[in-house]
Amino acid sequence: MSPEPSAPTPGPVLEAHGLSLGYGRAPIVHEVDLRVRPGALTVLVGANASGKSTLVRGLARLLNPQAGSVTLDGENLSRLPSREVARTIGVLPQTPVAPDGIRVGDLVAHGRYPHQSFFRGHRSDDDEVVAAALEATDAGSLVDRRVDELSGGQRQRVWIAMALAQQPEILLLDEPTSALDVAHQVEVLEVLRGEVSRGRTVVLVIHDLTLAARYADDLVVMAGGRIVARGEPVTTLTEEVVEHAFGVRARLLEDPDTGRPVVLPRSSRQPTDARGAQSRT
Ligand SMILES: Nc1ncnc2c1ncn2[C@@H]1O[C@H](COP(=O)(O)OP(=O)(O)OP(=O)(O)O)[C@@H](O)[C@H]1O
Repeated sequence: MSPEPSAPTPGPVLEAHGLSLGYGRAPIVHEVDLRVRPGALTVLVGANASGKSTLVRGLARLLNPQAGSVTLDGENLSRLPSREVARTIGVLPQTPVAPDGIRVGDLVAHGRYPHQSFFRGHRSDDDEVVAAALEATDAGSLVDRRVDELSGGQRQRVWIAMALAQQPEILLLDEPTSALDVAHQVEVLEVLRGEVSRGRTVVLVIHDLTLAARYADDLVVMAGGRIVARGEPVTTLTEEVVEHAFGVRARLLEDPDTGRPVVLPRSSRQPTDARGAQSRT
């Protein structure tokens, strides 16, 4: 009898301790404590300018702390060698910039660079990883196209492929589905759940609260540069939290398939009747 497949060993623990971040003197992210659960999918949500991207940049060491620290398995991230950080933490920023004229296959192959060195150059399994990443994001047919000639959604899928090809233990993605049609959004989120089931840790920023609630293991809600709610989506995403974080009233229904919340934002205007007249009730 073949042995039971063993559960993947949990990866390194990424943590923020009293982390404050900003671009000038004034902090944008204030004293955040966050333990990113290894082997889980954490989704960050919050209104525009609530500090999600800034927090992601801090967790990825793209921005130095103004106060507090980020640690990887207890080691201060800012003191770890760059190559080790690049192999462990992959980050896809909100608006990545591709080198002029680069082709899709070459861009995605860039994801393999942290694994290569003077002693370990390009190998055939790098090609396999790149091909698998392109296939997972439905971008295989684009491999010879120039990145700057792609549609917004095609380009976004290619960047996700590059991040996947890096095969980091921790993957941070800032709004990776913002330009995708609904089918590709679901496809990418399923791919990321697949990464998590193989033991990877994924942190994701998205704006669609219903998709966030459906796919997250841990949901983190930000407002004004602080975490205002966190935990399982079912208990974390409440009408009060949505109103506090987004300034909009919403009705939360239960998804009959998953039991997770479905968020229906309410209009800030009075409801109108079928003829378009303002309702008086
Ligand atoms: N490079 C920068 N220099 C100065 N201020 C910045 C910079 N990047 C972001 N900010 C400011 O930091 C604040 C938080 O921005 P951030 O991008 O972290 O928010 P966000 O929650 O990711 O927003 P969105 O949902 O709109 O992407 C905003 O007020 C923004 O203007």
